[in-house]
Amino acid sequence: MLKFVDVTIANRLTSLSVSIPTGKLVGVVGPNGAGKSTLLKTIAGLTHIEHGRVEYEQTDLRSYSADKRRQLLSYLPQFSQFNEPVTVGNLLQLSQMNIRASSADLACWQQNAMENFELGNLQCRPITELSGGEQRRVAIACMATCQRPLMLLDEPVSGLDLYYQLLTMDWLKTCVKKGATVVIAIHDLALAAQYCDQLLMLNNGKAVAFGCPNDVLSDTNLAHTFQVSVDWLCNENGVAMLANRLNG
Ligand SMILES: Nc1ncnc2c1ncn2[C@@H]1O[C@H](COP(=O)(O)OP(=O)(O)OP(=O)(O)O)[C@@H](O)[C@H]1O
Repeated sequence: MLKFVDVTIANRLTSLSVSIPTGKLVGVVGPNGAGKSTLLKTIAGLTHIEHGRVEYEQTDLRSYSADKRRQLLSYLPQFSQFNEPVTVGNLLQLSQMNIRASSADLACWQQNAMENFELGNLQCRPITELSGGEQRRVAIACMATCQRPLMLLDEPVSGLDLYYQLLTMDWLKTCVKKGATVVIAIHDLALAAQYCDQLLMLNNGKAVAFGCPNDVLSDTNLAHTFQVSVDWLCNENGVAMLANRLNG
């Protein structure tokens, strides 16, 4: 269980209490500035908590050493900036630095990441010469090379084409099936509804709702939090939405 207990960070999160069960894909949704990235950074230990605590399996995450945290979680920031012309193959190798696992596991994860994210034809290319979407795909693949029990991804599918959006969400589902807890910030509410086990809706740094997508994405919550009204289209292939600005 990943538990926020009354967490406050001035102007960013206010008295946030929520319990995220282990082994679920949880989407954090909310308008710009709602606190989604802050929530992920807080779990990753990248923000100073002014009040309250974040517990993982009943232990305050602040008591974790940097190394213990590294073995527990992986974090994909909202934006990745690549300045050095390292090849994609080398970058995947570098991303396993300081990860404790058998060399057989590390080699297997690297191979799987390369295959899962279809990077064969990019393997020898410098990361600096790839398109934005290709770089994003490599950044996610780097996470896949060091499988951690707790995975945090800030808008993982942003900038990806539809095929790779679905591929990434399918891969996250697979990670969850293998036991990982995955928390993602996501703006695409249709993808969130299609893939996530649970959603946390934030607004102005506060929790508006937490639960199954059907309940959280209610007409009332969408109207109050996003000022939109939505018609949902669902079938066995997926979920789509038709949205209108209220008062638009
Ligand atoms: N380093 C910072 N110092 C102070 N305030 C910050 C900092 N980073 C973000 N904020 C503020 O905290 C609030 C939440 O920001 P956050 O980045 O968590 O939002 P978000 O929900 O991820 O937004 P978006 O959808 O635009 O990415 C915003 O009001 C933002 O201006």
